[in-house]
Amino acid sequence: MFVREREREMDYMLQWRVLPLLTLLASFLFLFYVQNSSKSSHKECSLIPYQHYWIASKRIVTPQGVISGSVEIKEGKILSIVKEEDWQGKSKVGHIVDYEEAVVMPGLIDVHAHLDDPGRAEWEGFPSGTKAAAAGGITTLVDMPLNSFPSTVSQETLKLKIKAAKERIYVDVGFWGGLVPENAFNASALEALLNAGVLGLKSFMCPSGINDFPMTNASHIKEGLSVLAKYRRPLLVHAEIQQDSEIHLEAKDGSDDAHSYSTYLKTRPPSWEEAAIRELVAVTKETRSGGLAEGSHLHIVHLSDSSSSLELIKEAKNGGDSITVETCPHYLAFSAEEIHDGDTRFKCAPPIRDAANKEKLWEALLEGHIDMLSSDHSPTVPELKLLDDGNFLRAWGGISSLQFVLPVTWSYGQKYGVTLEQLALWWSERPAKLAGQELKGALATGNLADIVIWEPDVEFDLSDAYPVYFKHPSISAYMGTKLSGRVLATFVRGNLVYKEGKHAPAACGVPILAR
Ligand SMILES: NC(=O)NC(NC(N)=O)C(=O)[O-]
Ligand SMILES: [Zn+2]
Ligand SMILES: [Zn+2]
Repeated sequence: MFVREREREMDYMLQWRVLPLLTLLASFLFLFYVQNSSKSSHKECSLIPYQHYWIASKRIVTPQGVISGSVEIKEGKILSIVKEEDWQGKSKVGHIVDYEEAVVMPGLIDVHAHLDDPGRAEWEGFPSGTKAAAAGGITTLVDMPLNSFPSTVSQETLKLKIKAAKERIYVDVGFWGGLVPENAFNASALEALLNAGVLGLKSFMCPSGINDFPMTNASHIKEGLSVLAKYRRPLLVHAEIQQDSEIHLEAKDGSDDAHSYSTYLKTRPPSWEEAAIRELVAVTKETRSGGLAEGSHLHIVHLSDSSSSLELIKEAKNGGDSITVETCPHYLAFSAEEIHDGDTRFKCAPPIRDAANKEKLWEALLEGHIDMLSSDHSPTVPELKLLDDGNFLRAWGGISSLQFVLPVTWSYGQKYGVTLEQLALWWSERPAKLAGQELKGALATGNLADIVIWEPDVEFDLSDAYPVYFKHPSISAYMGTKLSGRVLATFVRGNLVYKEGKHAPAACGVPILAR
């Protein structure tokens, strides 16, 4: 009897006294482990150790104008922005990083970059591409669904992208999904891709040069827009339709010299862009209020033709269509007249056109008809750029520019009186809106602390000695030029990810998925 009672007592002790104590101890140990492991990984994410700090400068670019003052950052977000005149008497908790005369601007958002990972990481890759972005002041980029392998055209292939990006990205990265004939008429496949988190879709109206990314026609695009309407996400389109014009045939024929830039230029006349945009603006009427695709949005990527194509876009906008357009720094910096024969670094599609076209592109940008800028960083391996051979018709089309878009826009924009506010609008605010990133794109209280610090007046030569982080500097059309505007520091979600030639040890950018 006595023994049984003792056993029962022991059981009781074990059950109600020792076990809870053990559980409590285990929880403490677990918490200690989690806290410490996240602490040490945080250290690796940022080149400064502070969680709560201030960035001070005489030139902070806010949506209300350029101010002198300080931006308060706490746990990755902007807690407050204080003007210098209101600074006195304010209790300053946390460390102050004073950048003096350097410009503090929202980090750039590049909505058009090809990082080619997984599958063609020898062309670029997430680590090299995002290190270049960080060094150039880009805090978020949206990766194109093609040039990687496989192309991002399904829920499964998006998963491969996310896996490839894991712990390998130095800035935040979102993903566009591909609209291709295979999924365009399959609403449930498109919905699965959208549910998996792509920020929108992208399609081509001409051959993309990538086998598993075939082109779409206006019917595919219409279908895509009707699905996107429900999600209120955009469709981005490469707007060129092949016209079998005489000039085109002549060039293909071999009667012209494939090494001369003018031959290449003739193979893709402005009429290709115009034909595509004419079809697109017929479809975007449905994006108006009350239309079948109301809620969806069409975005034309890398516009080069500043004549008829642009007129069509202006008309569509005036009519109330939900449509925007981007151009790229290379169309604003270079003109056909300056491109030497055989210099295939300048080959891209649509092509860089003549100087008069360039002037009109600037005009359209300054007047607000072109909404934003993107890099269209589309590299390959030097062998496919055919730098030695110089055959424009066979070389890979695409410009490598990711790290330089800020100084390029600034340097070439000087002549047109480009302001810091305009840079923030074209490179941050409007791209954030296109990509559905409400907490990015502006220095405002409550937003994520994605910030670039740069010195507009500091010039540098892009010589071979210059530290370039994207994989193949030799194929970049900007090498050998002099630029103005040096990036000093880049913050992503409050982490100092880049500072004067040095990156944070760990890749702590996050994949951005729409929900
Ligand atoms: N497959 C590509 O990356 N093409 C790209 N090529 C360019 N722009 O020359 C593009 O964006 O169209
Ligand atoms: Zn394109
Ligand atoms: Zn592209």
